[in-house]
Amino acid sequence: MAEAKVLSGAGLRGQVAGQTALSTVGQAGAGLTYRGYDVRDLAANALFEEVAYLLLYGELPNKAQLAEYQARLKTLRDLPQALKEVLERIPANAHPMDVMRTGCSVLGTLEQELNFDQQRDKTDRLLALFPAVMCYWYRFSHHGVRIDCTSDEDTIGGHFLHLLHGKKPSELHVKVMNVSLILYAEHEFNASTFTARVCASTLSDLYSCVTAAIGSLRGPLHGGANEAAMELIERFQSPQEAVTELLKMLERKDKIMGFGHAIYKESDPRNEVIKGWSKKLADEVGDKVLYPVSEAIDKTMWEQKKLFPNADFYHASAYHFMGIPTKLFTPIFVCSRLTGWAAHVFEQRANNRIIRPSAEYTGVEQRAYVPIEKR
Ligand SMILES: CC(=O)SCCNC(=O)CCNC(=O)[C@H](O)C(C)(C)COP(=O)(O)OP(=O)(O)OC[C@H]1O[C@@H](n2cnc3c(N)ncnc32)[C@H](O)[C@@H]1OP(=O)(O)O
Ligand SMILES: O=C([O-])CC(=O)C(=O)O
Repeated sequence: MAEAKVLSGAGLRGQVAGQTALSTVGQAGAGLTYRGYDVRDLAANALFEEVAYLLLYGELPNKAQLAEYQARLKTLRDLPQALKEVLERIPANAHPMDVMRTGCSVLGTLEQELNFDQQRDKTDRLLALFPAVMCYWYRFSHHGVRIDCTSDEDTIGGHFLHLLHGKKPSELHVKVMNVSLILYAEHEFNASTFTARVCASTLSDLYSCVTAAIGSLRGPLHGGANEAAMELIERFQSPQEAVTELLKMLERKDKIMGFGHAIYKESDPRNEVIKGWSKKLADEVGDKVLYPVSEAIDKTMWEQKKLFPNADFYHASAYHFMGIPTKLFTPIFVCSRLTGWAAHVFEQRANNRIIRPSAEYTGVEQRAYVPIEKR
């Protein structure tokens, strides 16, 4: 069971920076809850669209509401022509998180949020269209193909895989994408969500809040860790090699991406879920290297440092087994976390005061201005 750390020190650790009714992280009883529901229950039983509805609209939908919501999202998937043209100008060597950030920002110029009454509609549009932003750019820049940005897939995860691979995904892969999107959806005052809330607190528009949040998620200490974890595990040919090299890395005090957490102390409740699905996918593809290497790193990190895999570590192998290019791992996180970011923006707007903490000054004492000729 996840246990909260004793929180103190730099990085605003341990300081309550606001209120939320959206999630709890690291509290006794359940490691992670969304509006009171244990994330493990949601991952086992719900559709991501149900979870998005829960976060954005306040309660789980009934059958009719869910069907209506999924049908509505399906109608919002296509990209405006002007956005396609911008995406076509972004080079293949751009970071896909920069593509997402730009895509969000450009959409904000084309379909502006003119007042806060539009916040849910604008969020639904982003939710429906983000997979196409990533896949349209990827397929055009890497394969020279202008893809159709719509599909008949009912779920966002299935739609993403369909656009990426250009064909209907398997049931197993749609299931894993659904679970993954649920696990990544919301996580209290993490860095990217806090970024979104700071931006919202100035009464800025939704696209600015989401664009800013994407920038924060991009870094390897946050969302970028799933890509960094993949780069780590694919370096090794065997569990033995992984352990030998990992020990050297620890000796050098390297950061091992996909391990540790700012709030959880002993485990990240999302890890056991995605680890299980990664194992199923490993069996499906007959993997004899990546999953055993991941497990060897997992075991060694615990033995050596008492550090545990966070949500990102086994996501790396799971995504890889579904044929997803490593560079698209963090953009998938965006497609999911958008729900948490937007729900926090709504919450901030509903009870707002501009977020403006103070700094402890560590500079020189006050002094007289020295004219330039005397310096
Ligand atoms: C979905 C997510 O965003 S989950 C987070 C994804 N990020 C990563 O996986 C990046 C790797 N992990 C890390 O960098 C950190 O664990 C963070 C950023 C997640 C949390 O940072 P903090 O709260 O500052 O970590 P914490 O206070 O627990 O660190 C304690 C000690 O463990 C070390 N440590 C923590 N994580 C790691 C790691 N992954 N590898 C090696 N050492 C680590 C720290 O360097 C620190 O050592 P020190 O006391 O000698 O300086
Ligand atoms: O809460 C954090 O600091 C990071 C994290 O796990 C997340 O955002 O999912």
